[in-house]
Amino acid sequence: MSNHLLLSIAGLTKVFGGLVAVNQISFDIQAGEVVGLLGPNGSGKTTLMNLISGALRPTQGSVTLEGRRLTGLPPHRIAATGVARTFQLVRVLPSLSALENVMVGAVFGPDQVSPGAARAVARSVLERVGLGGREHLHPAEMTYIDQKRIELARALAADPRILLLDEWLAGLNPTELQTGIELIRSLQAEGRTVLMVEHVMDAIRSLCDRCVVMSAGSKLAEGTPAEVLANPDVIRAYLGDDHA
Ligand SMILES: Nc1ncnc2c1ncn2[C@@H]1O[C@H](COP(=O)(O)OP(=O)(O)OP(=O)(O)O)[C@@H](O)[C@H]1O
Repeated sequence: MSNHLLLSIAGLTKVFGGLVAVNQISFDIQAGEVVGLLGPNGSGKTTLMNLISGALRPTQGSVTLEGRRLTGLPPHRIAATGVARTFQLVRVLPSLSALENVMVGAVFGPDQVSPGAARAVARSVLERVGLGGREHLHPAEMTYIDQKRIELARALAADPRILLLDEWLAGLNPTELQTGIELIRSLQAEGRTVLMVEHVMDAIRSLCDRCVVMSAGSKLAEGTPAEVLANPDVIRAYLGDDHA
């Protein structure tokens, strides 16, 4: 992992009506780090991902990628600066083949690419995520993990500076989960920078260099997986007072 500040989140806040869904969150991500974003249901993790990707505008605070302020840019401009994401519920286009779905990602990346180049990139990332030879299939003909692979491939096709994974491992059976963890680990080994919302403890322990834990919109803890998972405040937030 290099010592190069990639993403900086400063005082990020999102208010929905009377609810402070994200409250003054600040943390940095270094290039090559895999950072876990943890917290109980409703603690603001997806809202924070939406603020980074530009799907939502913050009420206050900023997101900076390599010194460039992303806050206020529309989502397609943020994508073009190198932020790619997958969604909690898989969002693939059912009428398109796996290859066509992934070509969409290549077209929205930082580089202007021709359809031919987008096709070549899409083939290569589909191979990379384990879908080589199946690029002509449509999502409905594929298993759930393979649909998730399409989404990951679409994000990778843009060759992002940072990859946002929102519960990419959720809903997989135990065998698929091991495959999924290995796949993310291989991205980590390539030097990819990842911010992942995750509930699967095995994945957090084995993949994350560092974790940020949210509770009721605020940052509750930050540290290595071992540190945060042993933190009484974190245990209390997940399980209630009786367990801390
Ligand atoms: N568009 C919205 N309008 C109003 N309230 C919202 C909106 N989006 C999220 N919220 C609220 O903000 C809070 C944080 O929600 P968020 O989905 O970010 O939590 P989360 O940590 O991702 O939860 P989960 O683990 O269940 O996905 C919740 O109380 C939620 O109901």
